[in-house]
Amino acid sequence: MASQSIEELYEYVLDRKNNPQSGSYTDYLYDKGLDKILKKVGEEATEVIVGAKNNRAELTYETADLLFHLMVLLVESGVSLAEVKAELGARVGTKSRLHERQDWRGGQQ
Ligand SMILES: N=c1c2ncn([C@@H]3O[C@H](COP(=O)(O)OP(=O)(O)OP(=O)(O)O)[C@@H](O)[C@H]3O)c2ncn1[C@@H]1O[C@H](COP(=O)(O)O)[C@@H](O)[C@H]1O
Repeated sequence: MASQSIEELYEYVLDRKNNPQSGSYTDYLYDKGLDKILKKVGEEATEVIVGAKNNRAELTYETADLLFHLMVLLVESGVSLAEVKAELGARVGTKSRLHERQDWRGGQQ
């Protein structure tokens, strides 16, 4: 079964920005602009939540949709995947800040 890494997806979406193709859904999003992309990210995030409540297949499908639209948002906003990975990397091994949360009650609400 074919698979695609997040890096490959980002590069694909970035290439669409730099080399527009007629009939491309990705370019349709860029043409519509940031507000349309943000609307799609919001919709897809909601669909992930609904999918997660339904079944694994729906969660998987909707997560792929959300990741795709997130990559489009990053490219449109000029944020590289390397920057996101650096942010994640900066958190590795850092002490959990759970105890700083106001609403933390030791696992109870
Ligand atoms: N991974 C994706 C991908 N995931 C989701 N989608 C599209 O995201 C859309 C989500 O569906 P929706 O029903 O929510 O949206 P819609 O009704 O089609 O669009 P709207 O009118 O709501 O804007 C679908 O049209 C999907 O095709 C994707 N479109 C493209 N890719 C990748 O990007 C590549 C380039 O695609 P094009 O830009 O279309 O050539 C593809 O080969 C894929 O690898």
